[in-house]
Amino acid sequence: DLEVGHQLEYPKEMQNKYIVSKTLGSGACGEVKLAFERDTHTKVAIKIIRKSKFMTDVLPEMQDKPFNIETEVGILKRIDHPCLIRIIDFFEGKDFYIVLELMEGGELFDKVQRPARLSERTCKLYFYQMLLAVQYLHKHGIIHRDLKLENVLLSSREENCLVKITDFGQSKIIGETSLMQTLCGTPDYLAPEILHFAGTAGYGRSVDCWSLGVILFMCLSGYPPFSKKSARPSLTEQITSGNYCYIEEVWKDISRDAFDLVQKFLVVDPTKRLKIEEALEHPWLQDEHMRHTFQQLLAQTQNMRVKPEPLTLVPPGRKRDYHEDEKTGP
Ligand SMILES: C/C(=N\O)c1ccc(O)cc1O
Repeated sequence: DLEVGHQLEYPKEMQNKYIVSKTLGSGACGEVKLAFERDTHTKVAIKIIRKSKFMTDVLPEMQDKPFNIETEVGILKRIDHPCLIRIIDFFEGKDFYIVLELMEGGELFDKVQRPARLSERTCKLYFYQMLLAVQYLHKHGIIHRDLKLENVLLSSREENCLVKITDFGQSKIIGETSLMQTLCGTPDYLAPEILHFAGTAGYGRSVDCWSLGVILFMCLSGYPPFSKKSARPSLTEQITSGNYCYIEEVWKDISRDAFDLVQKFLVVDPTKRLKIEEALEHPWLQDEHMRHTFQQLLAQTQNMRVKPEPLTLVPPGRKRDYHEDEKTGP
């Protein structure tokens, strides 16, 4: 069947290293499979990016934005942070296969679906980690550009767990722009529109801050700030006017500090929107207990070094079990 079909189509070198199992999730470009590394039996996640399903095939207007696997894999190979997903392997065959660390808790998206709601304490623990992850990205000139609940993964089914951001398929690396070079020289002959444009350039990072505001709103309230459910105003009008849906019944149980932080992210003018560094200094996140919990979770993962197998010495005189000889087999 389809499963077997795909099994046979995985690259040989990937099949030699991993046993691919069930589907964990699926998105626009393919799905994520659970897999087991043959040698160590560790569980991994394999993200399959179907070549055939690139938007360029189905959406002609995507022709000028071909999917850039190099960006996603290139960024994954460069980043190193406990709150960002780690790449383990990469294979190219009929499709692209990115082997990533497995996050047993799955997507944050599934924890925020009504009627399920996260406690404010848990929202704070998760959001603090998202801020640290995005602070790291922005410091390294990377804008994620697709931050959403589906791209925030939980390391375990425990409520107190590590959170990691994934999916860098839409990310952008901010390089030295020609505008920056232009502005280094004297503007004697520079047209005014270039200087006007310079006033708004470089706000790419702020798009991630808006998305974080939407994520925090949904984690705290359980519903989206902007939605197409209400016909008027339209979804785009709600967003461009910053007109989020405020349900008193829901927000009355949530602290002022939490809602204040949401409001400072959901600011339409990117120059006035809260930045990551400012958010990390916001009163809601000056919570020593929460930060201590995060440090403890981090320490646990660093202590989970692979412990060497205890030596099983066979006491003298005892018959060796039949299978032990196999270990010394060819
Ligand atoms: C992409 C990914 N890990 O890297 C993943 C995606 C979905 C899921 O349920 C579990 C996972 O580990």
